[in-house]
Amino acid sequence: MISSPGAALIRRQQFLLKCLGAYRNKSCNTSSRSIKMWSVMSGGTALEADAISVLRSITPSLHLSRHKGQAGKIAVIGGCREYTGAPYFSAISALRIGADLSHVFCTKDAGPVIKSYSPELIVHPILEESYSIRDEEKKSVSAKIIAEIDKWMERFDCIVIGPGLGRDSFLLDCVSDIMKRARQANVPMVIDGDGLFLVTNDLDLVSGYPLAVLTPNVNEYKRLVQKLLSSEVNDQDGAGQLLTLAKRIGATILRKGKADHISDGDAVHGVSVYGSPRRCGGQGDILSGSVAVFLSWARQCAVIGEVKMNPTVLACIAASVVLRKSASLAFDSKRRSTLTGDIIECLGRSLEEICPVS
Ligand SMILES: NC(=O)C1=CN([C@@H]2O[C@H](COP(=O)(O)OP(=O)(O)OC[C@H]3O[C@@H](n4cnc5c(N)ncnc54)[C@H](O)[C@@H]3O)[C@@H](O)[C@H]2O)[C@@H](O)CC1
Ligand SMILES: Nc1ncnc2c1ncn2[C@@H]1O[C@H](COP(=O)(O)OP(=O)(O)OP(=O)(O)O)[C@@H](O)[C@H]1O
Ligand SMILES: [Mg+2]
Repeated sequence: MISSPGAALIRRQQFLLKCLGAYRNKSCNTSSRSIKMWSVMSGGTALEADAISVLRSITPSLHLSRHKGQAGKIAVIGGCREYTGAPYFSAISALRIGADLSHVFCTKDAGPVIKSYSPELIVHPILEESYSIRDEEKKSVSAKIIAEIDKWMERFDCIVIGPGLGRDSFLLDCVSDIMKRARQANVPMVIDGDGLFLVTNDLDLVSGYPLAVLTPNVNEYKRLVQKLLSSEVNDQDGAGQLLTLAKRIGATILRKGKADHISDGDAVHGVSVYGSPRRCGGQGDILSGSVAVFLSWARQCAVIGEVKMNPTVLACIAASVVLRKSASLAFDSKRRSTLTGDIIECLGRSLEEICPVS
């Protein structure tokens, strides 16, 4: 049973919808009919809204007076021997959305590979996997890694944990410590891929942390539901189950799929803008980097009028809309051969059509 929303929540929802409606008459290249999302309040009332306005309300304008870093400094913790594409996709997407600086903290092996993909990324090959260190070295190596990360932590507006991280136990222990430091420093975290494996087994890392966003795919969501709700995924009441899970964790969840569903435990929002029928790997990585940037922006302007909106929810809505629109643009030209890189190429156009640079 889903509990009734409080009056404050209803006012916040009504305000969001009013504010979204206010943008409808503004000129925009994108038909507002195609950029719809829906929201369900805890009481079950379904409402349709215009996600264009969420994007416009959080995307900062560009001024010559702005300095490097103001549009976002993002870090991705991920990349190991097997996976070098995922952290690259996430970090480069952050830059393509509009962040100023994008860092990657990866293993020593993955470093040169990721650097060679792009000179735009700042790559720190400081992480280690069990195979490369002796047992007696583990404590000192781990302390060195944390000390290095500590030097950077407070500079980041958001960190993405998990793209291509792998499942090595020593590496995951180090990343747990990194997450604890991020939390102490009040740095928002987007948790994806193997970061979700970590969190599913140690919920305390994110439990009750409102600046955490979990972005599970089908399998990752199933594992979260099984572990935390001791049940199977219930698609009959998908919104209710997502709401319960988000409330239980005390963080925001973006459940990826045919439609993306977002909940912070207060309400459930859906984004079903048309995307692409291509399911090539890496699209979730684009999403994680994009959520990170939008979250850094949304935190600066989450008070719209007199109502405080949850920046994590706004960021998820914005990232989902832009990714899906980019996938659609890429598919229009590349069809069956569409790859993740093609979608990344379309991120700028996708956002520009909704929030043109004046
Ligand atoms: N180029 C790269 O380096 C990439 C690396 N990746 C990394 O790969 C690691 C593992 O992530 P995965 O997402 O592959 O692992 P998962 O365990 O989440 O999923 C893999 C399996 O799920 C199946 N699957 C996917 N969608 C499904 C659906 N709707 N219904 C039923 N089965 C479905 C797939 O066929 C595959 O066998 C992570 O570290 C991730 O970040 C991915 O991000 C993809 C790109
Ligand atoms: N069936 C679908 N139809 C349309 N869009 C989808 C579908 N499934 C996923 N998407 C879109 O692709 C995005 C990435 O979701 P996906 O499930 O591929 O993530 P993932 O498995 O984590 O990806 P990755 O390969 O990067 O790990 C979602 O945000 C969603 O917008
Ligand atoms: Mg993924």
